[in-house]
Amino acid sequence: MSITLRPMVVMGVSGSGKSVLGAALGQSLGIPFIDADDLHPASNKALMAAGTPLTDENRIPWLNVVAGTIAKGVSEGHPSVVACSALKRAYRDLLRSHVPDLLLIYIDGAAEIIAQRLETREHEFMPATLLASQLATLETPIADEAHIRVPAELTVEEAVDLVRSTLRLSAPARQR
Ligand SMILES: Nc1ncnc2c1ncn2[C@@H]1O[C@H](COP(=O)(O)OP(=O)(O)OP(=O)(O)O)[C@@H](O)[C@H]1O
Ligand SMILES: O=C(O)[C@H](O)[C@@H](O)[C@H](O)[C@H](O)CO
Repeated sequence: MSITLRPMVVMGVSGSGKSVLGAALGQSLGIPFIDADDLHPASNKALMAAGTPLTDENRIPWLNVVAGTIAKGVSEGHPSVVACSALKRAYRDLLRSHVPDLLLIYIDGAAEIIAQRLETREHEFMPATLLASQLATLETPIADEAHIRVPAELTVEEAVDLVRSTLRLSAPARQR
């Protein structure tokens, strides 16, 4: 029996673990993983690399590309899991206007954990100094937004299991 999955966006601030969890979920669920970082125009990447937070004006065209990419997959019968900050409610409303069935996977973590992660990683364009503005911009999803909250302190494997069990999917067999 094949199960139809909803398209998903793994959201949260920079360094919360969206790319890592998104890729792991894609693999576990057998659906494509897309990193919305790869869809930013060069101008947005240059702003972030220079330590300048993006504005709504910078983000809206990018979010439209992200939404279009998810919607195209859905229309072709391929729901995907997309790592995308989607920090504000208005940004998620924009995504849902293209993809009404969207399920959010929200990685929720204390600033200290995320700052620690940012210190130890390398990134193509995102400096750790932008964490403060990311946290200030974040509007956490509320009850009327279909979402699963994942505590950032979980291991990736625990986070995948949490999503799978919330979706009532049995745990995949793991190699020991
Ligand atoms: N569950 C986890 N436990 C421990 N470390 C993690 C976990 N998830 C991610 N990390 C590590 O934290 C760092 C940030 O992860 P990741 O790049 O996935 O975050 P991100 O939210 O996609 O960031 P950005 O939006 O800036 O690209 C990486 O070094 C990653 O290996
Ligand atoms: O909305 C934003 O400010 C951006 O999407 C950032 O969150 C980055 O793209 C990402 O975090 C870096 O990888």
